[in-house]
Amino acid sequence: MNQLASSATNSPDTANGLQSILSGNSFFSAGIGLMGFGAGLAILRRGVVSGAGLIKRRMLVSVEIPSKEKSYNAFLHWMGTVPKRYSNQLAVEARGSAKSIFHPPTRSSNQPSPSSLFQLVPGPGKHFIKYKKCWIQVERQRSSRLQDLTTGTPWETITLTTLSRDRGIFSDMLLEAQKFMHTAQKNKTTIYTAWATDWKPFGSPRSKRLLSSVVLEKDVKNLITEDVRDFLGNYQWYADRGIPYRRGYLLYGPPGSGKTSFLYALAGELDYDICVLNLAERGLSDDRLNHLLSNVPPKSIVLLEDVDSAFQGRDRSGEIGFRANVTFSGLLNAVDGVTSADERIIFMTTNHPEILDPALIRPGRVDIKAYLGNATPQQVHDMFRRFYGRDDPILSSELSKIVCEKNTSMASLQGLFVMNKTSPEAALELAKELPQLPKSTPFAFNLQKKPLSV
Ligand SMILES: Nc1ncnc2c1ncn2[C@@H]1O[C@H](COP(=O)(O)OP(=O)(O)OP(=O)(O)O)[C@@H](O)[C@H]1O
Repeated sequence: MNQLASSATNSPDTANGLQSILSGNSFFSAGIGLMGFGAGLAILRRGVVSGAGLIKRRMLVSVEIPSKEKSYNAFLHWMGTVPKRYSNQLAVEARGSAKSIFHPPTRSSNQPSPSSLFQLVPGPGKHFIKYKKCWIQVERQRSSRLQDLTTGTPWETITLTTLSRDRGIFSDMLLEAQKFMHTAQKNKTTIYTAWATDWKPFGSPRSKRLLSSVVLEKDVKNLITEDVRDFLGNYQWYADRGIPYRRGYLLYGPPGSGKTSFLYALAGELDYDICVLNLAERGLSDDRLNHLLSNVPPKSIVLLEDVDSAFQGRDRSGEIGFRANVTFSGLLNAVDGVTSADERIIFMTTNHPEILDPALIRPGRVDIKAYLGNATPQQVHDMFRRFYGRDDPILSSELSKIVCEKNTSMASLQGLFVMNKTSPEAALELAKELPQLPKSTPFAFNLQKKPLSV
């Protein structure tokens, strides 16, 4: 190639000849023209693209909401309710999924209508919504490669884009989505369980349980409820005195005495959710435990159920701790150590208070210990009235005599009434066949006898 080019430029006759050939060749000049036109287009296109990019950067603003954000679900469902929404990709969310938390199936209809089984939410792709006179592009993207290991669902991102001047609209939208979620969950209690180092809702939020539906000895229920209310109302008091803003409770007693039911009802009463943590869960390490207890969702109570089971039947191997993944010192530190988070309520339950290490239930970790025992005459009368809607002093007295002598649990008493919904007389007859259980009494923490001890 170089050789040809150098010889052609050595003599003037050759150059003129070349020029006459080229100018006379229409194909060649058309080709040159096309090349010039193409180059011009390419330059123009590049100019338009970079110009558009500049305009986009200057005039448009975007915000991303990844699916691991707690507000992701709320926003997705709230978007489904925005009247001015233009989508042609919709996704169906099955009611049972943790996401469909806004329209629970209608209980009244025997055959729930299709809409009560599924929820239509904007699917992956681009959507446009008009909110407070602003147009927003909403793009829901689903990762084809990355998955949420805890749920197996692909990671997703919602990107909101609008004009720069309307950037304030994003916070309004997210605030409204949060309110929407809160309203939808108003009469619900969300149960969170631990997923890796995060808390995830377990199923759909459940209907609240009325505190009055858990029949306890008056002083126990009132004292704990008032103590929790007092704690929640005195954040500043703790802060002014530099006291860690944490409160711990231990509910103990025989199986079926209402420990879990009471906590569930109390959470509903306070409009709180519950984070359930099983200390015996395989794979639970000190770090994970500490992270979980330091990152409890707002307005949630932590429940450490059967706290004795975590260390039951395992000998303590010195400071290395128990053979479980969670060491004892790791538990103590997570509950009330220097790295332990503030603003947290922990309830522990156990059927075996006698095997709990005193260090775990000392004040500061457990501030109130409450005994929930087997049925007492008062509880039998109260539960009788709740189930049969009336008082019958004679019948309930005879029933409580039998039930209390047999040390029957409240769970069994409930079962007795459920099996004899319309006939307390039949319940009385059936009560005679209840098994005789061992007597249960409050445990003498620090040698104190009363059911509540601090
Ligand atoms: N005091 C109570 N008042 C009303 N219902 C009760 C009471 N105690 C138990 N029940 C009923 O018995 C069942 C079991 O109650 P719950 O799970 O709260 O007992 P528990 O003390 O947590 O038992 P466990 O120690 O075995 O976990 C529930 O259906 C609950 O409604």
